[in-house]
Amino acid sequence: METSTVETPGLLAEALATFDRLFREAADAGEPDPTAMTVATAGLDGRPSARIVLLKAHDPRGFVFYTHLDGRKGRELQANPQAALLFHWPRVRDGVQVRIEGAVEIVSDDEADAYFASRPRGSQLGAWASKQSETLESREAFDQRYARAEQEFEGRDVSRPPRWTGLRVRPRCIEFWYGAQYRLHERQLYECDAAGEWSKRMLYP
Ligand SMILES: Cc1cc2nc3c(=O)[nH]c(=O)nc-3n(C[C@H](O)[C@H](O)[C@H](O)COP(=O)(O)O)c2cc1C
Ligand SMILES: Cc1ncc(COP(=O)(O)O)c(CN)c1O
Repeated sequence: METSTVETPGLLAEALATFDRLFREAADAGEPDPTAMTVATAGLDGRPSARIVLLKAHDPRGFVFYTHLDGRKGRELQANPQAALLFHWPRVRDGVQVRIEGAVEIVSDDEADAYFASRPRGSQLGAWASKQSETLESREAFDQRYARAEQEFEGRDVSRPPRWTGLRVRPRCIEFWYGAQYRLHERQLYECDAAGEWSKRMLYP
């Protein structure tokens, strides 16, 4: 066999443990924000778009970030619920990149409510004020919407805007890239086949 393919149910657990270890190393190495990741999406026109979001939770079910469902990424993900995530931690070892791809689902209302409740009040009001990715005619218009949200919620908790929620990327493949001298990098790919079996192989750099 050309590749060292092994099929073990524990391979996803192994990949997630590797992710956790590198994530901790990134924090210890002083990465400005190890939770910052690029999320790439494409709508039905097939044109990719990418932007940074923050990873707020991860476990065997997947990797969660929060956003507006009516923004560009939200609209693309509703039309085509597939995403790619990308972490780059240059300060870890000789540079580490992690690529994750998978189907996307909306987190439960309870989970989204709990995360929203943990945000600073200003950020909560901002979520009401922002019509993410829509044309903004002036900064004043945004400030006015923010002031209106402040008035509306005066003296009470800010509820979660129903179209602001968490999206979970359920990994179908996870690749760890470790930088090395002379571009002799190491790449470890974990992937799940249609039957749900995980396998692991190396890739040429
Ligand atoms: C470091 C950083 C973190 C960000 N985190 C988030 C986030 O967690 N959620 C979010 O909706 N936008 C976040 N943004 C803003 C997005 O990059 C993007 O501008 C916004 O979500 C609109 O993207 P869209 O038009 O593709 O929907 C972040 C931007 C930066 C630079
Ligand atoms: C628009 C927007 N939404 C959500 C987030 C997620 O992070 P937090 O909940 O920490 O604000 C960010 C972070 N920059 C953001 O810019």
